[in-house]
Amino acid sequence: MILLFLGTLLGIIFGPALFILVPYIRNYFAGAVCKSKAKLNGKVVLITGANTGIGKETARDLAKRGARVILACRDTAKGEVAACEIRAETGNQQVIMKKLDLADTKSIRQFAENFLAEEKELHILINNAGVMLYPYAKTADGFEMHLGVNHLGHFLLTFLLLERLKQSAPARIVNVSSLAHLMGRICFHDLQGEKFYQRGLAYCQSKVANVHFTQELARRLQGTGVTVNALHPGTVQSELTRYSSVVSLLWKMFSFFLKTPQEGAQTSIYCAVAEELESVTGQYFRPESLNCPVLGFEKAFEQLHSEVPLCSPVSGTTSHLGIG
Ligand SMILES: NC(=O)c1ccc[n+]([C@@H]2O[C@H](COP(=O)([O-])OP(=O)(O)OC[C@H]3O[C@@H](n4cnc5c(N)ncnc54)[C@H](O)[C@@H]3O)[C@@H](O)[C@H]2O)c1
Repeated sequence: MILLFLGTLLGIIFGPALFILVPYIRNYFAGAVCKSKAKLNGKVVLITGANTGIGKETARDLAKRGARVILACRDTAKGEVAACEIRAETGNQQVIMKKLDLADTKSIRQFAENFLAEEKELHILINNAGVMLYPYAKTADGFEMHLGVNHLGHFLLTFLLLERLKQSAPARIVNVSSLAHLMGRICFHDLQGEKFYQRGLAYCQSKVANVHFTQELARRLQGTGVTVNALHPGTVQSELTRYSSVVSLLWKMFSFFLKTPQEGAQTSIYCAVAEELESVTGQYFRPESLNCPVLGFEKAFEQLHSEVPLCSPVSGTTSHLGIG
């Protein structure tokens, strides 16, 4: 009886306060917002995996800024729906969908050939597409799916479009990675996961590869006017968890604490357009989460490059892989 009374009393006192605080708590998880007002008229942008999630919201934002935006999508029907929606909303008729399957190097080569024939410039390449927690499978060319799509597919695409980026300089390459790379390492003894396969680790390995690729490419592109940066978008409500019903359920249960795709796109947008990043290259960004409108913390993006230890596994998780 006393407990019930106390519970009711606490509810009456703190209930309204919680209700008032909800938008502020939500805002805390939303993270940083790209404040750049940069216009992209006359610029050509290519975004992979742009029919859903972070890629679609990035495309929407860059289309609003006036860019010609090419949505490179595996599923052409869904891609066309996304392109139509963005054209209608932004009034930008230069939003175009093209077929690209990163799990098939023939598709990547065909895409690049068409792109180079049709587009004379490329100013921003956003390597965004990705798969996570994929049951063991190989791409058309026999690569483990996470490594094949998340890393090797983008590696080949970038390589094929590199000269066009250099000709269009200043140009930017933005690689959407993940902080999951902190739990991964490149497993050279079993790169394809044939001896041991764990979906989570395969995803982490592909994201480590994204970061290494970014750093080495930045080094090789010094002086060309083409920059390349990697990023972690935050934890975002999206279809990324589609291959695991358990993680999908958890994602739904905790969706209040996750960024919306629009919030999750902010770091990609920032890396693509922010004026202060014009000559910044080889860096790794993530959205700052300490972001409280009540206390007025500045919303910003952190550069993590110097703090990110590459290839350092969480202790114990990769010992079975036999790598010292
Ligand atoms: N959602 C998160 O919490 C989160 C966290 C860290 C990093 N990321 C990264 O953000 C990126 C975007 O993910 P998202 O959350 O928007 O997920 P999403 O599933 O909504 O989007 C991924 C996109 O990639 C496309 N794709 C998958 N396989 C492809 C293939 N073979 N060829 C071409 N396109 C393909 C999908 O069709 C989809 O459009 C991914 O690289 C992901 O690893 C997401």
